[in-house]
Amino acid sequence: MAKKLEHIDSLAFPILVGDIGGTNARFALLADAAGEPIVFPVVPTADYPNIDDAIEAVVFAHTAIRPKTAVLAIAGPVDGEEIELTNSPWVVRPHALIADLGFEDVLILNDFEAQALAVSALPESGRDPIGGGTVLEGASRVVMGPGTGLGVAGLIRSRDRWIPVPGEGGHMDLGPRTERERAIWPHLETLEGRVSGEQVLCGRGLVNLYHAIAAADGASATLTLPAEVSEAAAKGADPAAHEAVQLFAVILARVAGDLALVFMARGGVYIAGGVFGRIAALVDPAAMREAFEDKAPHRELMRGIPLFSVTLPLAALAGLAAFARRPHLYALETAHRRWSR
Ligand SMILES: Nc1ncnc2c1ncn2[C@@H]1O[C@H](COP(=O)(O)OP(=O)(O)OP(=O)(O)O)[C@@H](O)[C@H]1O
Repeated sequence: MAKKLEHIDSLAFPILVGDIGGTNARFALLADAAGEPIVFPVVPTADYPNIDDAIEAVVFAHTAIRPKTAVLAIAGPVDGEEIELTNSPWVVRPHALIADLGFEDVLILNDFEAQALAVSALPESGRDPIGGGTVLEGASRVVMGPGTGLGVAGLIRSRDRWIPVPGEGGHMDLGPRTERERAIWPHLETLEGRVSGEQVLCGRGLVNLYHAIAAADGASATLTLPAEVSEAAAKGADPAAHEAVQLFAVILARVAGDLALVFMARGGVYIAGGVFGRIAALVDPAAMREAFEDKAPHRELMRGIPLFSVTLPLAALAGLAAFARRPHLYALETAHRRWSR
């Protein structure tokens, strides 16, 4: 069946926005078009049997406002009438949200699409530049998020509208670039023989890199969790952990540069996700910038493109709110993921 690209001009207020990850759920309520969002405390998904219970306990128990519309971003493929989360037992049933919780309109997006929406509306105070470059307003952008996995989304700008492109860019092949990396690469754990972006650029990938560095040097490696690697690097006690964190940042910036070329992202590349924010203070921004710009024959082009670390807390929720308030600024496919009463 052909998919149709439905254009949404407006959504009915009040609107509930939700960013539902495998680990945490975050909700906010937009009472009307102008007011500040009411943001509710972040809750672990494991604390509630399902999303319906969480909405009742976290939102409805604390406000008399009953939302007409729900815009929810889900960490998992949006497929069918029962949407399962990748790392949680929650199942989102839009028909049940309409029948039991009183919603009239339910729109379900992918969690990385929400990150892309966030980048469309990110204030300057919500981002830290890594080196130079200038945002070209009206140009496309890219967001990448090393977290549990590696999410990548483009944000194309066309005819005054934003078009989020949530692909599977985290699974592109990754190759070594220097002598040192050529020595480390054979020791990386592969997926069916491949070193993809996600084998290195996520929490688990940081540990993979640390083990490969230690193996390349014939050293022992005892750490098993991403936080242990970044903590050891911060203490300066473990050379393999230190190198793993530095190399992680350099490879991240190199891939960010590749993505900037793919999307001609003169609006910037934005690094989100839970891992980079935790290692940002340990890494060398000049080395990242060099890796980002090292794209002969396009060094000159790259010099002008900014690279940012997203620092705004709850950025995805802010992105969903920006979309919910002004959906006419976005071309978002809604076929098979919008339900109405
Ligand atoms: N101090 C740390 N240093 C490095 N990595 C860390 C640290 N603490 C947590 N991590 C890693 O960050 C990853 C989680 O990232 P993130 O917070 O982006 O989660 P997520 O994938 O968005 O999940 P959710 O949305 O369900 O909360 C995990 O792999 C975790 O091990």
